[in-house]
Amino acid sequence: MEKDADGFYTPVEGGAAPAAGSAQPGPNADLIKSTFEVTVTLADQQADPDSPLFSAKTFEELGLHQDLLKGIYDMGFSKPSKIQERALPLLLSNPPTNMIGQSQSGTGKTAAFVLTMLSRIDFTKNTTQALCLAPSRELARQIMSVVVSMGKFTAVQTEYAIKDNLARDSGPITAHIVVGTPGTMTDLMRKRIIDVADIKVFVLDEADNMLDQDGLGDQTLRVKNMLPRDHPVQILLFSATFPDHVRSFASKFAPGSNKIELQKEELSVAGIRQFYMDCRNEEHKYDILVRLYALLTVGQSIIFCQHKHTADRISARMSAEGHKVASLHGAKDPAERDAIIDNFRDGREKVLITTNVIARGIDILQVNMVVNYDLPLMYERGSGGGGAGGALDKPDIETYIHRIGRTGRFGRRGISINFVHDKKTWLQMEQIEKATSRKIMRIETNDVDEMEEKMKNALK
Ligand SMILES: Nc1ncnc2c1ncn2[C@@H]1O[C@H](COP(=O)(O)OP(=O)(O)OP(=O)(O)O)[C@@H](O)[C@H]1O
Repeated sequence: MEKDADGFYTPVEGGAAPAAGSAQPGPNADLIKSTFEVTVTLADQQADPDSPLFSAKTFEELGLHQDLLKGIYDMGFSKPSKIQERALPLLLSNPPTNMIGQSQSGTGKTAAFVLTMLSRIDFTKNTTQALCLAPSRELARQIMSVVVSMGKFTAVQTEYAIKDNLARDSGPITAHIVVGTPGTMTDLMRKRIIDVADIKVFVLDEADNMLDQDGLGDQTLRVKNMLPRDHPVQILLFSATFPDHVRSFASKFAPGSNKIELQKEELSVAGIRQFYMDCRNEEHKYDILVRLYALLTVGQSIIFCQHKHTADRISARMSAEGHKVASLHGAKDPAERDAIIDNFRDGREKVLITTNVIARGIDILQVNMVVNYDLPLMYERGSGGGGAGGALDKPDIETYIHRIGRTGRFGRRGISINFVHDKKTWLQMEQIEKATSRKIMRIETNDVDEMEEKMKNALK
């Protein structure tokens, strides 16, 4: 095997073993472009065929196993969403074909890849057959809950590859599906606690983030390079965003993929109404947030800050002033992180102040408001994102799209509010508006009634 410039191992010429992930492009490789237009059936004439939730098909027509259909209906799903309808026939066809699947936040990508993993497991074998990686432990835990619910009527065995989950002396993992974060997954594979021999499916959720060379790219590649090479592994990459700089890398990572792509102007969900508030300075941002508190707690809200210390500072200050808020970021220990997100998920906490750690994937339907206390910024290459230094003046459009996508899930209404407090942040917001082709409306900061009225109307 030789490693190329991008770090991929490729078989040397004449080598007998196919590379991991060399699932051949099936006859369907270009089908998706030609089947993009769905037919509107009589019963759905009221439905908007362009909606990412609209589907002309039923789950039965997608060729899923009876036990999985039971799981799906048990979860309360009645019809596939557009990404599920379009992706599943391609994902389930044989020979298995890689997939790069893009659709807007909250449109049901998880079910598409979870159903694929579950469909490909041979339940007569107690071996690991599918791996799924996500960028945060919170998202890995959420994906696992979908695996468990959808697989409720199957014999699926599952295990986590997240920090502090396994005892040091735990034996080999024999679970069919392992879901985790790349660092721990690498560790378990290196120590041969996970036996890779029977792995057939490898999924990256939030794939653009997982492949980004400035983020988790190296670790993800390490996992991929440990996959078996004596049989094809179906590689599935899913995200709401695939910026240009990772697209070609993604195509190489998942060669011969079927591709489902969004146009640039379709990236964010139309049901999320976007606002901004003019603040005078940093201190004024805090005052406005406190004034918003009554509205923040009508449903549930997530407040995004650039730094962990800002999240901690705001939450400590608000708590001291009698408001009930929680803060969550990567510097907290794993058990505490689990307790905080579980409390928020169950509605025991209404306001979560956080960093980009939960900007992606987290699905909590009651969240109806997202506040960008600080706008998301790009980081210098090599600074690793999230650190204290290295932030550039450029907004991070992808992170913005994911952050606001924590509300407005699966056709629900939601609102997002950006705090802008100087020329720089104003210009950054303008760039976001342009890049996402969505209008961001002003809310008067001094008029609480107008603020309340606009927000209530947006959520109607
Ligand atoms: N066919 C369906 N019918 C009803 N609800 C569904 C269906 N598919 C998914 N959902 C629900 O929609 C919500 C969003 O799904 P999911 O979290 O998979 O979105 P996503 O596309 O992965 O979003 P993101 O890009 O933010 O990760 C979940 O609560 C899920 O249970």
